[in-house]
Amino acid sequence: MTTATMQVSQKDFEKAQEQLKLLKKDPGNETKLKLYALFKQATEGPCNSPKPGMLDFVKKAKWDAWNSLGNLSQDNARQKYTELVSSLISAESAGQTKDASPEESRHDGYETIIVTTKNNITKIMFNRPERKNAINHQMYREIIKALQEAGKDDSTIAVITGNGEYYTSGNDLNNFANVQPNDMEKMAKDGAELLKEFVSCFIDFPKPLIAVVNGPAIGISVTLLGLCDIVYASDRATFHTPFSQLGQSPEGCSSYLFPKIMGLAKANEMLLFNKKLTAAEACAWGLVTEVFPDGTFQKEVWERLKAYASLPKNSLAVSKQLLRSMEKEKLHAVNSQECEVLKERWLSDECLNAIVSFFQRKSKL
Ligand SMILES: CCCCCC/C=C/C(=O)SCCNC(=O)CCNC(=O)[C@H](O)C(C)(C)COP(=O)(O)OP(=O)(O)OC[C@H]1O[C@@H](n2cnc3c(N)ncnc32)[C@H](O)[C@@H]1OP(=O)(O)O
Repeated sequence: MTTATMQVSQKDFEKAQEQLKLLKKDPGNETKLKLYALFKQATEGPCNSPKPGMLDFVKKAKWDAWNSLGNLSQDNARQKYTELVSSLISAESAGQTKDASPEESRHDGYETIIVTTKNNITKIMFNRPERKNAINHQMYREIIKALQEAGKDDSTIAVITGNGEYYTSGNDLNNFANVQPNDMEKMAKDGAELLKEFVSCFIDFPKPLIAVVNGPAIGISVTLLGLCDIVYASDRATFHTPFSQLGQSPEGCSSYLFPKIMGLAKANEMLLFNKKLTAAEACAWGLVTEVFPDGTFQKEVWERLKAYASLPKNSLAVSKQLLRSMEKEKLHAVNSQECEVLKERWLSDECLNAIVSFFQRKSKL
């Protein structure tokens, strides 16, 4: 291409300015700055105004963008401006011919959970509805893997939810079944290690993590809510931490976070005395962010999350990490201590009797 054919006339340049006004979608701040700089360079030449003060962010960003063009000629600036507008117009019309809503992509390699990504949201869904989504060892491991992947993928936020009637009935009590007396200590040691790794993934999760509590939640699924950034609940959900009833003790950092969230007196009712909360109570006590009628729960929540997930991803991630960083060390220490105590609990007669009772159909929550 010769220089002559590359040259853009004043008329083309003016036409590009008109076309820009017709763009339906905001092209984003970075592109707007580029357009501003090219326009100034094309119409006034190299940057000739004094540098604005550091705290005048908008003026400074504009000045920096214009100044960064150095001695680019006015012809070249007109050319680049016109090309940029034309690429924005083409991208927008290509986008309009495609389906406006992106497809949900399903992640491979999971059996006990369903992991999907759509609209910048990675959703991790407990998927053993016939067992009330009880969390067996395989599910703990799959959730660890899914969280590790979601932490690194392109999504802006991650969501945990349940498939079917329950959010989850908590730890699968079969995790304690069929263990020979000689293997009890190993079962407790391995269980504590797995639990510690599992809870650590929630402590360290680098982006906003949202719980969408679609139905009753029991045990570890309730304690983990304290490590989520937002908790939305259906008005059908209940929140139950029956640790003393099961001869066990609190986990998921709840021994530290619940008193902070709801005050010691309320936390004691839940964590010591097995008080089951309704969704409205959990919201009043600060464990739940907002409660929705079950009939419109999914629609309202996913609409809201879609809007949240279109916010600037990096800003959300650094802000979440900032909020968490103040407590991270403490939370890991609490997690370790809770797992040590549970390791002993799982070997106690109180715990074993409770589990035997459940399997003999003598007790249900
Ligand atoms: C690595 C280890 C880490 C451990 C971390 C510590 C975690 C602690 C906790 O999470 S404590 C909480 C443990 N959960 C429970 O104690 C709940 C036990 N389940 C129940 O009480 C009831 O099943 C129910 C109230 C959740 C639901 O009752 P109902 O509506 O009557 O349904 P079913 O009982 O008939 O349930 C259908 C089917 O699912 C089995 N099931 C449900 N939840 C669990 C569970 N948590 N563990 C094992 N199995 C569960 C239930 O037995 C039924 O099976 P069946 O059809 O009878 O074979």
